[in-house]
Amino acid sequence: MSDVASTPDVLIVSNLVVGYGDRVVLDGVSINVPKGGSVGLVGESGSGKSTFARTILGLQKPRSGSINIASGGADHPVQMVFQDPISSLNPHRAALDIVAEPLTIRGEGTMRQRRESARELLSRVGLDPHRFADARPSTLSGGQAQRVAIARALIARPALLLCDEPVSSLDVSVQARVLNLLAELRDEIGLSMLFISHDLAVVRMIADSVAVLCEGQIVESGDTESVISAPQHEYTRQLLEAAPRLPGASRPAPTSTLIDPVNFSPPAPFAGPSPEPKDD
Ligand SMILES: Nc1ncnc2c1ncn2[C@@H]1O[C@H](COP(=O)(O)OP(=O)(O)OP(=O)(O)O)[C@@H](O)[C@H]1O
Repeated sequence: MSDVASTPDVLIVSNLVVGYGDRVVLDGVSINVPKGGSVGLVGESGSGKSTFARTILGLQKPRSGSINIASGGADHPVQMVFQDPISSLNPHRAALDIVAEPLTIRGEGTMRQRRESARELLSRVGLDPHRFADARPSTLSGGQAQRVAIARALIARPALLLCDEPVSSLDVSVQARVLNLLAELRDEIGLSMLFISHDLAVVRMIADSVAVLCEGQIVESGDTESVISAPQHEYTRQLLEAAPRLPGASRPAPTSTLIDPVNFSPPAPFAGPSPEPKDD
């Protein structure tokens, strides 16, 4: 992995090949994330999405290809938001300490400064610090826990936020609120994001461009609305059919607007009726 600070892209992945044993799972994957841009990586279960995320994080060694990250000076240029928010948080720590932890590990600032930064981040992700600073993960709803996880990921000012199915374990109405938060962060702080999901409807809400991963290969990529309105590959068409409530292609591109939780089209796994929670 090397630094590409001189390019406008925050992440450049070229011809990545990753395998387990004698099996190749990612076969020549290339993807770029522009600074301040949000890119979706979509594919069905088993297509290699999590392997891709693990490889970007350095947890899986590629057989060949390159991963270049413009770190912007960050010690940990890539921060991750996981699918299951509750289990991704330390159950023994209070929310404020969880959010402050990346700064604590780096020894950045005084404890008071770190806690102040964590308080600001909690507010920024929509959690009142007076109410949530001392909360343990087990007392949080899924949406609240995912907000804590997003705050923790952002406090160290990463060059890239890597989200692996960040809303697929959440209730439908909560999904829209968390997606709205990510869209706000993208627009307001110029967050660069790689958003991994099996669901094109969700990716459409957040990603400017999308790459479609099928059995370890990118079969189609481009501007999200163009890919959705005129899919070139049969696999993309199948993914679109698997997302029956995808808003009509004639609807204005929603990627730069906030998501309406009422008209939000939930992904297929949560298609059934569910009570509207009063809170995340
Ligand atoms: N540690 C491993 N050892 C061997 N094979 C693995 C390992 N991890 C994943 N695989 C295989 O690699 C392929 C891609 O898995 P991966 O988890 O990357 O897909 P995915 O698109 O993230 O799927 P899902 O959405 O179900 O998590 C699958 O066939 C999987 O069985």
